[in-house]
This record gives sequence, C-alpha cells and structure tokens, in this order.
Amino acid sequence: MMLVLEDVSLEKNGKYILKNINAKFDRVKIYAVLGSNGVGKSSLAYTIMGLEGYKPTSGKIKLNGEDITNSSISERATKGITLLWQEPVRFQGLTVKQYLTLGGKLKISTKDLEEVMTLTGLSPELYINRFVDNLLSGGERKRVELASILLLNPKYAILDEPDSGIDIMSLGMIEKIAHRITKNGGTVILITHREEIARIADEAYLLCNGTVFTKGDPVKVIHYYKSRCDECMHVNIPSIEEAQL
Ligand SMILES: Nc1ncnc2c1ncn2[C@@H]1O[C@H](COP(=O)(O)OP(=O)(O)OP(=O)(O)O)[C@@H](O)[C@H]1O
Repeated sequence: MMLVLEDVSLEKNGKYILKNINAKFDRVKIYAVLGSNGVGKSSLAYTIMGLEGYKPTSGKIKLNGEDITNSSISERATKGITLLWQEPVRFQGLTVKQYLTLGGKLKISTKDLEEVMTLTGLSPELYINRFVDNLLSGGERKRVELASILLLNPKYAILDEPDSGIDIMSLGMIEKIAHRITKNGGTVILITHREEIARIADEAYLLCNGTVFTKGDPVKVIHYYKSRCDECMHVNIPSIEEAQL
C-alpha cells in the first residue's frame, strides 16, 4: 500500500514549479516535506490532491499501483487521500458538530467526537454548538478542519503547515494528531518549513527550487536544511554532491 510520485513535474507559464519529483509514501508512516518559502511544498500537496491547475505536466502519481494522475479530487478523496489546507475554508450555517459529523451522516459516538475535538484544542463544551462561520477565528477554523480530517480516518493525510495561524498549536499536539492517524492505519505527510515539526517524521524530503534535494532520516535532512537552506533563497542552489548525507 503506497502512494508513489514518478518523475512528477508541474510547469506554469514556462517555469517549473515542480521538477522530476520522485517520492514514495508507505502506509502507516509519518513523512515531512521540508523546505523554505516558495520551494513548491504547497504545490506538491495540491498536485497529490489533484487540485484544478495542478495536474502534472509530466510524470505519474500512483496509489497502490493504480495510476491516479488524471483522477479528480473527489475520486482521490474516495480512495482516502485528504488535504488540510494552509488557509481553511469558511463554512456558513453549520455548527461544529454538524460540520464534523457531515450533518449527521458520519456515525461517530459523542465520546469519539469529544476526544478528537479535545485533541485539536477545541473544548467540546465551548465549541460543539458554535457555528463554523466568520465568528470563528482562522486558527479555530483550522482546528475544526484538523478535527474533521481525524474523524474521516484518512489513508493519506496531507497536512499543509498544520500549525500556521494557530499560535498555541504545540508540537506535542501535532505529534499526537499525527500518531492518531497512523494508529488508525493512515499515513501523514507533514508539509512544513519548521525543523521541529519535521523531527516528528519517520522520513523527510527536502525540497529546493521545486525538486527533491535530498531525503531520508529527518535528523540528517534537518541538519542540512538548517545549515544551508536558510540562506539559500534559491539563488545559490547547492550542488548534489554537497547534499550526500
Ligand atoms: N498556480 C500557480 N501559478 C503560478 N505560479 C505558481 C502557482 N502555484 C504556485 N506557484 C509558484 O510556485 C512557487 C512555489 O509555491 P508554493 O506555494 O508551492 O511554495 P511553498 O513551498 O508552499 O511556499 P510557502 O512555504 O511560502 O507556503 C512559487 O514561486 C509560487 O509563486
């Protein structure tokens, strides 16, 4: 059971956003996709999820051997791929409970619902009947989105900057969320520019200028990222030999 990217490139207006990305995401593992601003992390997430405008220009995406490169977002979602957006969407007219249970369609016990809400920092008492609308802050909506992903028990959860906009989203909380997903048989892909978050992963990919610059043990990848990428700004792209860990 795995999600594989084979030589995936994405070109926009004659510029490569992603170039020859090769990656393998095994089931029940935590991965980090690390990189500075603008290296293509979110674009990679959108490409895996199949968003409009993010169909690979070349290369293939395969899920358990099946080519899903041309599958729609909903087909991918049905197969268990989910994405936590960097900027959560605004929903009107639903309470947190209605939103998280898909209007009652998702059969979950109150205990599970409350457990997941607590895990994502939403006190059930305070939030269960609140409306998911403009009165919730960006950080609160993000927590609701995270809770909704957890309740779907995804096979692949791509979490794009799970901590952005959430000041008190502690590392411990992200770790617990990731482990709950793997405990239920899912794989987590953590998109981040924070080394502390990448440290949670079993394996890390470092992106630079739209390519996988290096991958492997998070500690080694983070070391490389810390020592070089902060100052990189993609002008001074290091040579491949330097990245040999
Ligand atoms: N739809 C698009 N059309 C044109 N350029 C795009 C598009 N999407 C992304 N880009 C460009 O691709 C590059 C990578 O963007 P992306 O958002 O994937 O980076 P990122 O690593 O997620 O950055 P950050 O950490 O700042 O969120 C940027 O230069 C961005 O402007």
